[in-house]
Amino acid sequence: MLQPKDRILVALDTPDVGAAQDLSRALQGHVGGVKLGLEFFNFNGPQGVRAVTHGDEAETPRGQSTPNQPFFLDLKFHDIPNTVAGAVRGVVPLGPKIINVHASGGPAMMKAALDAANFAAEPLGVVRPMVIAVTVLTSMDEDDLGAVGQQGPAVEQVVRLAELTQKCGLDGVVCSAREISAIRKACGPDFKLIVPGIRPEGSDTGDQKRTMTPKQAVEAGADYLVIGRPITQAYNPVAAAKAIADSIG
Ligand SMILES: O=C(O)c1cc(=O)[nH]c(=O)n1[C@@H]1O[C@H](COP(=O)(O)O)[C@@H](O)[C@H]1O
Repeated sequence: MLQPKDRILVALDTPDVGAAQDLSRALQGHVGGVKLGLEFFNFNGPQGVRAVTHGDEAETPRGQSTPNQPFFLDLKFHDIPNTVAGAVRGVVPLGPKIINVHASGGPAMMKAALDAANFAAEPLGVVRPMVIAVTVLTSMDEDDLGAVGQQGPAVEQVVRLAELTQKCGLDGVVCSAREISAIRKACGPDFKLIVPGIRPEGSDTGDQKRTMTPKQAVEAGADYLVIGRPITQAYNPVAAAKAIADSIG
């Protein structure tokens, strides 16, 4: 059973390696890990990821050390299967706990990502990262889905993509807290649900549209909460993380 704080993954959405390192160090032990995504990776690349997650071992050659901060490498791969497989092989030696693709890339692409993760992890003697798929971005509501040709309630599309993801053998999905109970019904208790769009009571929603509080998300059955700005933009990020952990405890 995870402790409440272990369910929190803090999104370090910044171009600044130093700022990400400082936050990661300050939050160590207070949360379950950090998330490095497209903004951080496109500014700083794999070396930046190592600098944040491996601390002083930033210069360690590829694949030769385990991270001292568990991390979700959120690069949301979405391309043809061969290209996604190559991209996955490239990031597994960094030692992420979780990596992701877009479920809408389809079954062949998702299976290629999973195979590539197994293939890359085996010679390194490491546990392969959890491979999960993004269903419908939490920044989209039904109007946004309609604009890209998806009619009907978001939950229907999310559950359809979650079922497809599970059929492809992946470990779980990214979804909003609003879809958790429907996915649990369709995919069972062991399928991992990683949930962004988390907003403590009274905090700014910003660009997120399908939101819930940390407590609501955990009560609904989330495994991990991905939380960025409510922690990183707080006056005291560690205090904000602790308050969130207390609220779900
Ligand atoms: O894959 C993700 O992590 C993700 C998927 C999704 O549907 N929505 C979503 O917000 N995210 C990520 O979760 C984080 C949420 O950050 P905040 O909105 O600042 O809490 C960002 O880093 C997003 O890239």
